[in-house]
Amino acid sequence: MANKQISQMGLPKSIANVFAARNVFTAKALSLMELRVQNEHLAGHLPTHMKGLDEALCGGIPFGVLTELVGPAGIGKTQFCLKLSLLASLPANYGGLDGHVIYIDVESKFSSRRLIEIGVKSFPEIFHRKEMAQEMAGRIHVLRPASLSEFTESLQQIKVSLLQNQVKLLVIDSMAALVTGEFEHGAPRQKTLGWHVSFIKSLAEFSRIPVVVTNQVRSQSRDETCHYFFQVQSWNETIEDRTRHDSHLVAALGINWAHAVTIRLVLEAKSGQRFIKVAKSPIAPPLAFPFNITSSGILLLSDDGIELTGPDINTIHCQGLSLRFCWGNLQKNIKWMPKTTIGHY
Ligand SMILES: Nc1ncnc2c1ncn2[C@@H]1O[C@H](COP(=O)(O)OP(=O)(O)OP(=O)(O)O)[C@@H](O)[C@H]1O
Repeated sequence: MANKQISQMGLPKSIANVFAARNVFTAKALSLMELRVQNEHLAGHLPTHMKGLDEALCGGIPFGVLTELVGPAGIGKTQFCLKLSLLASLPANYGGLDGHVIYIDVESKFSSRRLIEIGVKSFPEIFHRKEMAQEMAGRIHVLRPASLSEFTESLQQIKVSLLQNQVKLLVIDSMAALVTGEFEHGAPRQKTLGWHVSFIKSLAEFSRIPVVVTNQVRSQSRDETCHYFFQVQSWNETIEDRTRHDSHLVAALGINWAHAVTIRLVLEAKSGQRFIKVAKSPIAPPLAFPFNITSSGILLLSDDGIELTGPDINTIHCQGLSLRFCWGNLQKNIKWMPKTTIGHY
């Protein structure tokens, strides 16, 4: 029964296509995939200290896989990364990982002053002592590669440091900025990044730490037939000015990258309100959380996620890349497909 074909299980075609896209064709392969997903999530998490989001992600940013933060300029991706860096470096009794962080700061956006501000406001008991604040900040190692080749070199060096330095988090802010300017057209850019995508994924897997990568959005090119982002309908004033002409944005970096990412959180603004959307996850339903950025850093305005409904999901057009759509539906369908049934095949 283990070799029973997925295509013979009577699943809706859209669900069967999700499995096919992952080379899962038999019941046995499906069970193995389930096991792998469970193991990934047993390996540990870095809590974001945003309760609703942590609950949706079953504990926070998972170890051993890539988590992507996607969104337009100024939405708060770097602020999110700063908060995660702080949390990874905090002592364990404050909910941190008590570790070091490697922060690849491609656009020189990292600010230790801002990091300490977030720390002082969120954890005054630790950060009111200057030496503690310095120690925390000193655990975050910032690298600033000036080109794609420098970035390649940094990645190779990181592999060694990951084993030596008790590194508990790797941040790359931003991946898209590395290739912007070096390659103008999507095709060479995606091809060139193929090696980096696999390498970063393998870094996450072998070191079993969370790897967080930011990605920007770009205008959809005319000849593009395949995209996986959402339509931007309205923006708050600050962001509106920058994106007025980009009514239809897609996440940069292309298909290889999209498939390599396990968790995708989309940060966007609608009607003046910022939201974090769980856009891709093997376990979390498609939820959106309103958030704000204050002197204490990024904070959820509500821990109750808003369930994403039809129109949002319908804007995802390409079957092979429509992961949020497919996983959302997959979860709904797994509910009516008894687990024991999967086991019996
Ligand atoms: N001290 C602060 N207090 C309140 N809000 C702040 C503070 N510092 C930054 N912000 C908010 O963070 C926003 C910038 O966020 P961030 O730099 O994370 O954007 P981003 O998504 O990384 O953009 P880019 O793609 O350009 O790097 C500002 O627009 C502001 O709203």
